[in-house]
Amino acid sequence: MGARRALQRSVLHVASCSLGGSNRLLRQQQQQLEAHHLPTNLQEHYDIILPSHKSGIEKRYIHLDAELISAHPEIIDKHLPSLETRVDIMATEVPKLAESAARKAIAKWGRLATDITHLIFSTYSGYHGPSADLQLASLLGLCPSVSRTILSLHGCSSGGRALQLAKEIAENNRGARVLVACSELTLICFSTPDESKIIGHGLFGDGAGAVIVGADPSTDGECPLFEMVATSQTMIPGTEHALSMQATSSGIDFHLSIQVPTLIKDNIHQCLLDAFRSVGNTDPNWNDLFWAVHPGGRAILDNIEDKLQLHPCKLAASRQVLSEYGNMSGATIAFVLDELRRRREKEQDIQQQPEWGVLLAFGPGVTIESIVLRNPLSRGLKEN
Ligand SMILES: CC(C)(COP(=O)(O)OP(=O)(O)OC[C@H]1O[C@@H](n2cnc3c(N)ncnc32)[C@H](O)[C@@H]1OP(=O)(O)O)[C@@H](O)C(=O)NCCC(=O)NCCSC(=O)CC(=O)O
Repeated sequence: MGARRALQRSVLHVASCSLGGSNRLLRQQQQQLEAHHLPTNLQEHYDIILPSHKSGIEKRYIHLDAELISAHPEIIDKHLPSLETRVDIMATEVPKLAESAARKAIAKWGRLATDITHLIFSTYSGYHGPSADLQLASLLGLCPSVSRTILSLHGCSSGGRALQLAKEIAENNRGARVLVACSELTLICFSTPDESKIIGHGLFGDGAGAVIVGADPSTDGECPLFEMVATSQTMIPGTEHALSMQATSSGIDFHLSIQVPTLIKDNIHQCLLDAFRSVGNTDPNWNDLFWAVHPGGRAILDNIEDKLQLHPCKLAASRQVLSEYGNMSGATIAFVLDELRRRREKEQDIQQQPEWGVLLAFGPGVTIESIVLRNPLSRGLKEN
């Protein structure tokens, strides 16, 4: 009983996070597509309808290239079935992209891949069994006894959901080290320009992120980056229609309602108050926190900033990730955590770093995942 209580009391540490973006720039892809005289002109279309000064997105990376389209022209022909082709390609590429992120996270963590006890894999892009979690475990050489879970169709909130589950596992299994891997490839839903979908196609990019989560860091070099102190998931009632995905013969079709930024704006304050009340803080000053917000779109970040009266620097990490990679759905939050880590390392004065922070991710439901975070360095200073 004593040991059980000690485990439940332990704080949780995000021990390392990393990324492995796919490496083809959308703009370069566009040139290749044009060179192949394929009936698409994506970048030009985006530049008119969603220019970078409006979207906040300068670059995105996609796996799709002209060679792939030459081999599978059905991908850009809405009148031909292409779901099977896409699912086949994803079966290999989703775990491969996750592998590149996971290898970097494991290297930064500093322990052996075989020390990983649990794996949570999240993707909206994989529809194949044995699923991507099993393949990733094989690619990384994880122990055959690694305990695997795959999450699907949580959309952009899946990174937050996976971290929350990892926290539960780590706190309830002594010595557990949970690898969280999110890998997203837009090829599963890619289509040629279409006015009704242009906002979504202008936002999303490919990428993978990986984080290692454990409780009670060992003394052999583990360096916790963030503590996850409390977690919550909130669904905004009556908003099921706002974000949705559906399998069709020509890939996964998605719908983004124009109301999403407003729905988040109207609900975020209460959601945050509830999250901080759960850790005994009934009157948080939002500008005293550090912020890891899923950059679902520029308007979402603007609305949060406006509603909570945040200083512009507070969402700078989220805006930078949006600018450099676009919205990589569930994988994006690992990039934001990594960017916060990088910014924190540049900050000379640890005393100036906020001790408390918050992670927010949004997905279908509309669901808001929130995690109250703590900076282990600032906490250590206070305790010493
Ligand atoms: C796309 C934007 C950057 C565009 O910003 P702008 O400053 O240009 O101005 P704006 O918002 O007025 O939009 C410009 C034009 O696009 C239209 N428009 C905007 N959002 C739309 C949508 N979802 N569907 C269809 N049309 C849309 C507007 O009506 C307007 O049309 P007109 O010019 O005719 O008046 C922004 O609206 C934005 O960030 N929206 C949030 C995107 C979003 O929902 N992200 C969540 C992704 S999903 C996610 O992260 C979770 C998940 O997947 O689960």
